[in-house]
Amino acid sequence: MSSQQPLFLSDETVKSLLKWETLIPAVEGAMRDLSKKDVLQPPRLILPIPSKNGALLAMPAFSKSESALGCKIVTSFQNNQEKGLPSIMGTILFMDSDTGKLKVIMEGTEITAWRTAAASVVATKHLHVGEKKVLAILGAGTQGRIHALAMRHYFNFHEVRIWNRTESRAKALCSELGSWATHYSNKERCVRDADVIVTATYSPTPIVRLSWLKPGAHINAIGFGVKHHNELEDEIYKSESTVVWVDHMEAAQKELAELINNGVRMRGEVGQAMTLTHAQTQSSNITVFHSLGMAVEDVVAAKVVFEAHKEKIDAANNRPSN
Ligand SMILES: NC(=O)c1ccc[n+]([C@@H]2O[C@H](COP(=O)([O-])OP(=O)(O)OC[C@H]3O[C@@H](n4cnc5c(N)ncnc54)[C@H](O)[C@@H]3O)[C@@H](O)[C@H]2O)c1
Ligand SMILES: O=C(O)[C@@H]1CCCCN1
Repeated sequence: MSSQQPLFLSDETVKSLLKWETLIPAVEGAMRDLSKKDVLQPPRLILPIPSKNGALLAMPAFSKSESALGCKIVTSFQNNQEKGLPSIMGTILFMDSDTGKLKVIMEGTEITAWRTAAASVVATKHLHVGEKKVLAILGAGTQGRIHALAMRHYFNFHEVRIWNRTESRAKALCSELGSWATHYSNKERCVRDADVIVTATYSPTPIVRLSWLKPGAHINAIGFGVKHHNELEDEIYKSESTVVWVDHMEAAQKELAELINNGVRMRGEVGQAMTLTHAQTQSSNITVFHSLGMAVEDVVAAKVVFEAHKEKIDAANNRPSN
């Protein structure tokens, strides 16, 4: 019997190994494979904890093409900021896909942040047609910040506008991002004329209105508070010129049931959009990517990190990695 202990990788180590160059293609591949039915991923288990304004989610997945098997346990506690902790904290168990033996226990807080932004980059690449000059981000928390970094890495936006409920946080993020970024105290001014918009808040009420959106705008809607669709006003979903895409239809049918029961049609998965031409995906004016977050994104990201770790160890030991 093998006595080898599982490896533990802290968030600090994971962060040092995450690179957009490897992560974005891995997440793109995972989204494509999911839509090709090459991924096993049941809808996640969500345990709401209303008395704590929190939730715990169990998210397993297996990617056939990557031979990657794992499960993320992640919590979302909205009041953590006042306690000096991230709102979203995760742990990923990464297994040998031939035997099920646990190989790595990885803190998954950084991976959750990075892979969510990577998925928005992939969605923006495949769903948004036209110039990408102005990026507007509503929410200057972990997700707002990492989305700015991911979008800056991948696209060539001329400017990023940041709005946050507490203005000082928007200002602080803009200082970090440099002259590329401007903080806005008014949501409407932030969003008007933006080509691409990211909503990344816990707002329980709409923060974006249809009348603010320019034709052809694309929204990456990230927020998950009490439910997954609070940030955009109903008129955006109801408008004939809006097309809504998701990461996982099966999960959407469960997590976005209220929207679907109200007659909002989900056009399909981003992975399906990858096989269409831009003209076919954007048969309307406005596209929305409703990001639920997928276990397979975590599992392929964990594989990327594990491989980078092995390479680093092998290089330190002066051995070729295999
Ligand atoms: N789709 C996904 O895969 C995915 C992954 C991670 C996080 N999320 C969601 O993204 C959102 C942001 O997560 P985070 O890690 O950046 O959290 P965070 O705590 O770091 O930031 C939360 C942000 O929400 C804002 N906010 C809170 N309450 C608000 C309100 N009532 N009105 C307006 N703004 C409000 C805060 O000012 C802050 O900017 C959350 O809803 C989270 O559940 C989604
Ligand atoms: O996919 C995720 O990891 C996150 C966890 C928190 C709620 C939103 N989705």
